[in-house]
Amino acid sequence: MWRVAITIAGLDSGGGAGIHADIKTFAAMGVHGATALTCVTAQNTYEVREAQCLSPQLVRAQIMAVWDDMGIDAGKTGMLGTREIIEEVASVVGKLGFPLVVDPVMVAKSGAPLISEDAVDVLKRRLLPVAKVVTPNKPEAEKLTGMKIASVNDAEKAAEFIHKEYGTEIVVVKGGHLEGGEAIDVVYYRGSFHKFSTPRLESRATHGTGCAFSAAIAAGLAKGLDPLEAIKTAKQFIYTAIKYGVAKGKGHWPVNPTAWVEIPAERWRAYEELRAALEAIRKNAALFAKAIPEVQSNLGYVIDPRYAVDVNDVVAVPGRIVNYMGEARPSGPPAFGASSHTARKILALVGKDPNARSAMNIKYSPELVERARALGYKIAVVDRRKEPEEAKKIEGGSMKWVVGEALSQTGGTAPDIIVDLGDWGKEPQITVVGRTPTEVVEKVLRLLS
Ligand SMILES: Cc1ncc(COP(=O)(O)OP(=O)(O)O)c(N)n1
Ligand SMILES: Cc1ncsc1CCOP(=O)(O)O
Repeated sequence: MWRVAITIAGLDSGGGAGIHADIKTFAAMGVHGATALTCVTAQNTYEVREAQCLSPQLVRAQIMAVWDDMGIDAGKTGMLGTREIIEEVASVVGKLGFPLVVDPVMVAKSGAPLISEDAVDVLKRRLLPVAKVVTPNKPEAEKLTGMKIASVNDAEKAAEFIHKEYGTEIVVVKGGHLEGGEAIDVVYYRGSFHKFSTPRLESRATHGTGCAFSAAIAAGLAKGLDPLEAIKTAKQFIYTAIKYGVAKGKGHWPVNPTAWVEIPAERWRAYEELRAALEAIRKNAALFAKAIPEVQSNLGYVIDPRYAVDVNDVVAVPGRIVNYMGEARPSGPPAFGASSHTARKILALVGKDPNARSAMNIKYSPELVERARALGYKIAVVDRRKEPEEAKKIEGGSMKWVVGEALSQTGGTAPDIIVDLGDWGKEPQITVVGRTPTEVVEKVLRLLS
């Protein structure tokens, strides 16, 4: 069943925070996202240039238009701008009664105020009592309580104070601004404290974290999750959104809420692509058998380079592709992390040319190189005997050196084949490179035909 979550928040023209972050989060969490826009900001990753708020009546009208049509399963507030808007939102939410998550946004990361000074008191006295959850960070919790927060213990005291003083059922004091290797969020709920923690990320992509986190809790509540379950999931969600942030802008980069669904989708796509390419090898098994070297072959494919971190993001064949009685055979179905050599080569390639996402090693022969030349393939020839000792000593250094050498011969973009002439104890090989495993298999087929 479709659930509806509404964001009552401002617009960030840079798309990193505000309603953009919220709607991306709702979509990633599988709920239908609706909006009641409060203010428009001319903003980017490093400053807020201008801001203008709508009338409280128009904010109410947006909420009512959604309510009268689809109903609202949960909501969240972000930038509310003025005391009049806060009063109107408190009044309408109080009447409709849907669970509301309040992100008590006061100041943008860039330092600009997002709420007028006289509105903070209205937020405390009018909005917090009708909210189910409030999600202050350290400076916001200090402003709401007048306390100094320097530890998890202080955060607990602040959370309990906010609940007792303003009546919000659940208080989440976020640990992002506290010190320590773990980012610990403290939750006060029904007289008990709960802690949710993730490793602290040293990331530049933090613009919109508060927005996406509160939206993720609202999405969980809209889906009917237990509040603690909704908060725990939101914590994992925001960890992923920060880790795979949008590397764009001169200031704090935007968080990436869609990483939550894009990464699993990418892994599935890569797996399916590889499976199809292995099918093509099976169909031409006798031909491919001629190209299997002593060390055997592997065919790998890395997920979208924006999301690739290590060999576990490269799908390949466990046990490699072998020559079994004159037929090329993948030893088993593809798996992530199944390759070491090919995976490291692909990671080195994609680090220099984002299109070079797939590769397969085949047997070296001068005839195959000649054939590649006749086909007009872009060829790089690497002599491993010239590899400096330092490169050999570094983990993954050899692959980087081979790839660097190869791409220096082809103007920075990947060649169709890298001819590795081998070294003592290292069999010469040809690595066929392409955008997809299907393209690689087609290139090998043309070479062998
Ligand atoms: C329109 C708008 N709404 C909210 C914010 C706050 O975002 P940010 O500065 O990234 O702070 P957190 O949401 O991460 O706490 C904004 N800048 N603009
Ligand atoms: C190219 C190469 N070099 C040594 S083994 C091998 C074949 C593929 O290895 P992996 O299965 O680790 O990708």
